[in-house]
Amino acid sequence: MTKKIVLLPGDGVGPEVVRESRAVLEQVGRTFGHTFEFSEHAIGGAAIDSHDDPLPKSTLDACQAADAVLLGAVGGPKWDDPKRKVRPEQGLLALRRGLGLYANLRPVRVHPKLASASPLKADKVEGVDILFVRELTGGLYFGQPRLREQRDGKVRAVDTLEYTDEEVRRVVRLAFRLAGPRRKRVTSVDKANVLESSRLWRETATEVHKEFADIALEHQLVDSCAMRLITAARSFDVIVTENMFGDILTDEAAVLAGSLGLLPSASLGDGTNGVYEPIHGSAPDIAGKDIANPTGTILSAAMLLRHSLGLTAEAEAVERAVDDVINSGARTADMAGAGGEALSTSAFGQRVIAAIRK
Ligand SMILES: NC(=O)c1ccc[n+]([C@@H]2O[C@H](COP(=O)([O-])OP(=O)(O)OC[C@H]3O[C@@H](n4cnc5c(N)ncnc54)[C@H](O)[C@@H]3O)[C@@H](O)[C@H]2O)c1
Ligand SMILES: CC(C)[C@H](C(=O)O)[C@@H](O)C(=O)O
Ligand SMILES: [Mg+2]
Repeated sequence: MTKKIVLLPGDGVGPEVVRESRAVLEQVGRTFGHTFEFSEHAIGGAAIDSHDDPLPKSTLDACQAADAVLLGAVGGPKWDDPKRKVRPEQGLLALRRGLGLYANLRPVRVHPKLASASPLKADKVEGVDILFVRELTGGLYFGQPRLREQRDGKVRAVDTLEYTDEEVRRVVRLAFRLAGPRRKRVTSVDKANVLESSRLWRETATEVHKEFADIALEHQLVDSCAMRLITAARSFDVIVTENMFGDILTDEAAVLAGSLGLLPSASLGDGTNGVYEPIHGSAPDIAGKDIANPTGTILSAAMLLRHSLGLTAEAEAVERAVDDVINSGARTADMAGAGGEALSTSAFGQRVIAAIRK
C-alpha cells in the first residue's frame, strides 16, 4: 500500500538532514518492497519568504492528509529581528497544535562507541537509556494571555503557564504505558514547590499512577533533575514533564549522547499521524556546509516507520544500520571527539543506505 509522507525541510541545516533521511526511507522502500509517496512543503522561515506565513494552509492541509510528516528544523538569524510580528517558530508550534500532537517522545541512548564523545566522564554516560515524554501543546508556549503593554511608564510582557488536568492526564498516561515494556519506572518532573500548574501536574500524575500498579512513580523537582541528569543519568527510565522543562532537559541530555545532532523525536497525538523531527534546531553556524549530523533525523525517520506506519522490522533495520555505521568508525564532525573518520552529511547518509542494503 502507498504511504504518503510529507517532508518539511524548513531552514538552516533542515534541508540537508531531511534530504539524507528521504534517501534512507527510499532505500527502505526498495529493500522491503514498499511505496512511499513524498511531497515537500514550506514551513518556518522558508515559508515566510515564499508565502508570508510560517505555516501556509497548503502545508497544514498536506500534513493533515498524510500518513506521517518528517521535519528538519525552522528558524535562523534572517528572521530573528525581535520586532518581526511573525516568526518561523510559530509555524512549528501551529503545526504541533493543529495536528493535536500533545506528546513528544525523545529517546536518549548513549551508543557505546560514542561514550567518549561526551564531555562527561565515560562512566557517567555509558549505558544511559532514557525516554523523555515531553508535553507539547500546553504550558507557557500556548497559555493566554500573552501580551506586551505599556503600564505605569514601564513595558510589561506576560506569558501564561497553564495546564488542565486532562492535558496532564493524557500525556502522563502515555508515559506509564511506555514504561511498561521498559524498566517500569517513571519520573514525573515539575516545580511543585513554586508553581500551581506543577502542583496540579503532581496531583494528576499521582492519580493516574493508580491505573498502573506495576510501574514505579517518583516525583522530582526540575532543578535537581537537571543536576541528576549529569551525575546519575542511568538512574532514569522514563521522564515525563511539561513543555518547556522538557525542551530544556532534552538539550541537556544530548550532552550525554555526545551531540545534539544525534537525537530524534516523535510528536504524537491520538491518531496514527505524527511529526518526526530531530530535537536540534536549524544550526545556522554550520548550515550549507554539508557537515551537519543527519543521525537525529534518520532516527526520527525510523520512529516514523514504527509509530505512524507500523513498520517495526523496517524501523529496526534503519536503527541497526545507524549502529553499524557508528560501530565502523564513521562520524560527522560533531562526533569526531570519539575518534574515527569525520564524514560529510551526505557521505554519512550514503553509509547508512549501504548498511541497509546489506
Ligand atoms: N525543532 C526546531 O525546528 C528547532 C529546534 C531548536 C531550535 N530551533 C531554532 O534554530 C535556530 C538556532 O537555534 P540554536 O542555535 O539555539 O540551536 P541549534 O540546535 O540550532 O544549535 C545548537 C548547537 O548545536 C549544533 N547542532 C545542531 N544540530 C546539529 C547537527 N545536526 N549536527 C551538528 N551540530 C548540530 C549547532 O551547530 C550549534 O552549535 C533558532 O532560530 C531556533 O529557534 C528550531
Ligand atoms: C523551535 C522551538 C519552538 C522548539 C521548541 O521549543 O519546542 C525547539 O526548541 C524544539 O525543541 O523542538
Ligand atoms: Mg528545543
